[in-house]
Amino acid sequence: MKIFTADQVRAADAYTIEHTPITSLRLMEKAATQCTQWLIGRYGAGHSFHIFCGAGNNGGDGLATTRLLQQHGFEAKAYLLHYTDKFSADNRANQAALRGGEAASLIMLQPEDAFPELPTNAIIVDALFGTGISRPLEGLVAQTVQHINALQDQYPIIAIDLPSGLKADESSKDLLTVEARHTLSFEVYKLAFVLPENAARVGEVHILPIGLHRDYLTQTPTRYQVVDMEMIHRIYKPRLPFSHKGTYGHALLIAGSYGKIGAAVLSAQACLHAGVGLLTVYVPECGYNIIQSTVPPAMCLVDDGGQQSVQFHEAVTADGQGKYKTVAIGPGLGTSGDTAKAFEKLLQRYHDPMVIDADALNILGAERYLLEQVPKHSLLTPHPKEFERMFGPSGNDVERLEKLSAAAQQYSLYILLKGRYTAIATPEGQVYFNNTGNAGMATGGSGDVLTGLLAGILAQGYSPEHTMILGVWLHGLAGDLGAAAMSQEALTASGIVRFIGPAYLEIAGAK
Ligand SMILES: NC(=O)C1=CN([C@@H]2O[C@H](COP(=O)(O)OP(=O)(O)OC[C@H]3O[C@@H](n4cnc5c(N)ncnc54)[C@H](OP(=O)(O)O)[C@@H]3O)[C@@H](O)[C@H]2O)[C@H](O)CC1
Ligand SMILES: [K+]
Repeated sequence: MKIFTADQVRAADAYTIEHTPITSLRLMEKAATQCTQWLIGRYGAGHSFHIFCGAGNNGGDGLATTRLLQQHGFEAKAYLLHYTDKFSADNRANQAALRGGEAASLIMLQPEDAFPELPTNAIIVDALFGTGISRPLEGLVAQTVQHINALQDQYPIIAIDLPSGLKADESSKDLLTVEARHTLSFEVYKLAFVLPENAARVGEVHILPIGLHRDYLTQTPTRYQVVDMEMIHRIYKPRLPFSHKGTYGHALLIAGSYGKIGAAVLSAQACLHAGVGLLTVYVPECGYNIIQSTVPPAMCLVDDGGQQSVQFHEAVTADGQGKYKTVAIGPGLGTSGDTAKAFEKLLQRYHDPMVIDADALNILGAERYLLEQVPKHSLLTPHPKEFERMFGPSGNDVERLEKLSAAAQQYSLYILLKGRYTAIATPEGQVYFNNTGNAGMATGGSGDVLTGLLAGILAQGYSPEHTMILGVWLHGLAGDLGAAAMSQEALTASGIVRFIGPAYLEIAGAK
């Protein structure tokens, strides 16, 4: 699903109005109808709705939603903030339509008025500002937003289109905005929804269709996209009936050190569950028995280093044309000087895309010149701290995203940045956001599982870009299925591995 800028949303609006027999007032009615249905479906009987409206079209959505809720027999009141007399035309039309109904249901809030008393069954709806926000909130609107936020533990707060005050395409880090539990937005995602700094502001996001013109939606190029099932279906390739293990590649996983062989085990298990044809795990001496006994389908190569691997570059032939389709390196590897030297030599020998994670990223962070030597189109999987070590700190999430995308383009790499919506930056400047996964996955070893999954998918012949998208998506879905079966709290990295299979079945089942 595409992420549109506020300008693109406005253009989609205008295109739809121009190319279909629909007026802007009718489009607002569709938006309000969707919001009404969502609110009734979610909260239903026994609740009263209190809708705070601004002077623009977001306020218009709120006014129309108030009227529609009443038509469905619900108690609903609109509080129209009188901070200006510059109401939009569709806002005025909806004021008039609401005045035609119950007289007491449209209340003008003046700057000197106290914040209204709300009953215990209240649901607060925020329809103050949407994409038209042009400056920080002040005066009556700022006071109202502060009041609303102070009530967030008492009443659910539902924002229409955007939590008021939030900018759709830029960082709002230090701005006052509504802090919603749910945000009901229309047709497409906005960048603000996927930024970690906005998590407490947007809550859960629900995208509601309002009939914007398909041609505009499909033909408009966007820099950002949210991965959805449609994209996963286009990527996923079912296995061929006449295939054999050679068809699905041979992966070499270089991982583990004394006390961290578990990281190699988890990565190896995930790589096998991803569907790799053959797997060789390269570990220091102390890992040999563990790998052989816990991951029987994998072969094992042993380093002379004893507690930390220091010669793994020799596992690939000097010309890099060895038997391994894919090399993944990093989980639990350690960062000693000899390990770092071996990593440098590996980069000189192996020229196909690799999967680079954890300690291998830390080595890159310490020896930045090595970034130039990483094979083009390799997959890097840092969490925010590892990212910062490699590319420096950022003032806000949008700045970090720019940095991510610039690095992916500069070094021709696929770099992801882990988070609630993991961002995947491509060498072409695109950024994909992943929407699967949950807080139960914030647990040791979860990243090692992702590394193994990516290696297993890449070895099967998927392109690096498709590997990133499919791997991150499967990893999150496995976590979601695992959490549904055993709770977020009890989910472990091994639990994520167990649900890689069911996650694949969801793709195949929905196809
Ligand atoms: N295609 C769609 O998605 C549809 C969206 N709809 C809804 O329309 C809004 C956008 O409506 P718009 O009128 O463009 O903008 P807003 O309602 O968000 O606000 C505009 C008014 O607010 C004033 N403004 C801006 N910032 C402030 C501020 N800090 N304090 C006070 N007033 C402010 C602005 O005044 P200016 O002086 O800047 O001109 C405007 O008066 C979208 O979000 C959806 O909810 C349609 O209903 C259906 C299609
Ligand atoms: K709003």
